[in-house]
Amino acid sequence: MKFPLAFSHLLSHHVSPSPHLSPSLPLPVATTSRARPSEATERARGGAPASTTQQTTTQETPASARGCPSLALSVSWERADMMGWGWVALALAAAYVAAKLMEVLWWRPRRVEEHFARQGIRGPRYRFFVGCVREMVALMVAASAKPMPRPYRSHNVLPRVLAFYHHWKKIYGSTFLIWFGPTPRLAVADPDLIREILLSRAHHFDRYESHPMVRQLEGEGLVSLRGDKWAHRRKVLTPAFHMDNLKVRSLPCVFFAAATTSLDLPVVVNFGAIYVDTLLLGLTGTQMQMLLPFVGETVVDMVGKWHDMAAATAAGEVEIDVSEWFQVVTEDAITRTAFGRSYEDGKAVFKLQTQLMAFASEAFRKVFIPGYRFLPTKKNTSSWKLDKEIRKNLMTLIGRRQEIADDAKLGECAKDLLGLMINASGNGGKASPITVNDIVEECKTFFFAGKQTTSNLLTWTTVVLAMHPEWQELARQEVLDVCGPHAIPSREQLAKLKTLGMILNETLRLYPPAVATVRRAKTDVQLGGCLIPRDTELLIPIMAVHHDARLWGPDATQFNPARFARGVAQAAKHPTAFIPFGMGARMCIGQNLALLEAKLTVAIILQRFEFRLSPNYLHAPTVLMLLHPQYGAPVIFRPRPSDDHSRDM
Ligand code: HEM
Repeated sequence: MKFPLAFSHLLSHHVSPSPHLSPSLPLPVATTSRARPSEATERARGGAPASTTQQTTTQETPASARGCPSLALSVSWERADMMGWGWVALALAAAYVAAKLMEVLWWRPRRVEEHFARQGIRGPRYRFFVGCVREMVALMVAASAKPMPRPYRSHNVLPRVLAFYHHWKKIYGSTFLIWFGPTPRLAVADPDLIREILLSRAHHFDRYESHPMVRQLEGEGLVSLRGDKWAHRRKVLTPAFHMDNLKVRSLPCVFFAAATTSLDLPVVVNFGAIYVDTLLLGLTGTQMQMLLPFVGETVVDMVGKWHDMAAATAAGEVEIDVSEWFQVVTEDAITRTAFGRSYEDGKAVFKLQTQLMAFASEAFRKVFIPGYRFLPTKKNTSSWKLDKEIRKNLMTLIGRRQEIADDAKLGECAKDLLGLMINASGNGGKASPITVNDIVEECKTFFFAGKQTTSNLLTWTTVVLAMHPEWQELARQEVLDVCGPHAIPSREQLAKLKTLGMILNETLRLYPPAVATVRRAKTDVQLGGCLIPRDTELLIPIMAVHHDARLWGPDATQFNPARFARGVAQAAKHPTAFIPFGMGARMCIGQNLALLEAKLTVAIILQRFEFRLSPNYLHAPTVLMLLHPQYGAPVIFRPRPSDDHSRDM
């Protein structure tokens, strides 16, 4: 390797040869081009040419020490030569990285694009590095700029909520390819294909790994686990929701409970639909029964406050942002499910968790900088402190639970989520032992999944009933007939509230809290006759399926609970058209709890209030992880004339 003298001089001074460098250099170091300056050096010394770099280096010091300029120069050459190889290696490494990057960021996406195009699947063009994220964000931002037009009778909210899907579907059809950066994502809204992804060929697909910011919010619990760890955890936690007690007699072909033989896992497989009343009839577990009066009391307490607030106004009515208030109810219910008898301690843990989530969701709204969450900024330090405190509280709680291990009350404790996890940590087996860290993460998961989703369902149900007073009145009459004007409805009474069940289903159809879900192909896999390359993500736009006129008829965007009158199986033209809780093995574990809470809460409100939308309400459903009202949900509540004892209940 020849360098101009000046350059080699620079090299020898600025990049000192590392002792670690030589052994890692490739063998051709002693090549002819390298030998020349070494030979010259050796000849000047009257010795034999050095054969290895190591030898050259050891001879270097005495020559330099003698102060001979020609020898010093040759040593400089030697160093420069060695460094030259270093630079070559670096250049090769850089070229390799660049080639790899080009492969990942350009050639592979182009090949995948062509692969799908050959199979008739197209989509917006891939753009270097960003994919089609820029267009996607622009479409979403434009759509969310203005609320839905008044009067609010239509529920054609898909173009606003999933603007990019709506836009590209018109151009490319219901199955098309989009790019999240260099990751291909296939949008699939065909119910037959969805059934393949979530049910019949589910073993070829994984839950995709969420963004680190989202994971911070939702926790590294059941939602994000995979493989054996997920299977074990799901098996451990299922009894808290009493899925095994689910009675499904009244809807043949809609549900069946199957035990997956390989995992010995009780899994409820949904063949397409959920019928609220069927689920509620099945809620025979003690955990759920214990929950009912408790949630009822929380709701009565909440509406009692609304009652007092209304009584204090001249108009005798009060404006409430239901999206905020409903979180109190859902938080209480999930705290009771998770912590049971240790409810008060659990509340303290969840309070800390709320603060932690506030930090995380604030960060989520900002531009994501990889690794930023590890920097000791003020907010990060506060988050770490909160996290530490949560862990400490949970450790204390676990310790106390272990102390009462022999107590008769343990049987009851063991049925809540915490008890189930503590028990499993003792005998979970080597493969998936449950650690304190797992418990902390699982608490995060259940708190997040259990609180926001159900409060969103409650919010949208109240909003649509405020928009459709005729259905509000029908539901109220049913509640009054079945439960009377004051009593907290019992489980048996709730099961008889058919109209309310239909209303909840119709709300879940039009406003599913989880608007989409994503899977990732674990291997190259055939799907509906099309070959999907490994690592392709599959986007299932739940809301788009729910709004599809081909599945639901020309009134697909209208609020018409009557379509569920003969059960879900008859409501749509395809059994997989209704999937608000997902489908298959990874179907929502908390759906019983969610539906129980929703039915109970709405029934109690209907008993006591008439309500309408506030003039301040702007209909603007939008997605930030879940479907929520962009400008809140102010609703005006007027106590019903007969509601004079609501505080006593
Ligand atoms: C209206 C309320 C709710 C809706 C619409 C909803 C929706 C969903 C959906 C669509 C999935 C499946 C996601 C997928 O397949 O990728 C899911 C999973 C899950 N949900 Fe819910 N959910 C609700 C309430 C709850 C509640 C109350 C809890 C907890 C108490 C909960 C806990 C979970 C968990 C842990 C999973 C992951 C299950 C697994 O992967 O094994 N959800 N939910």
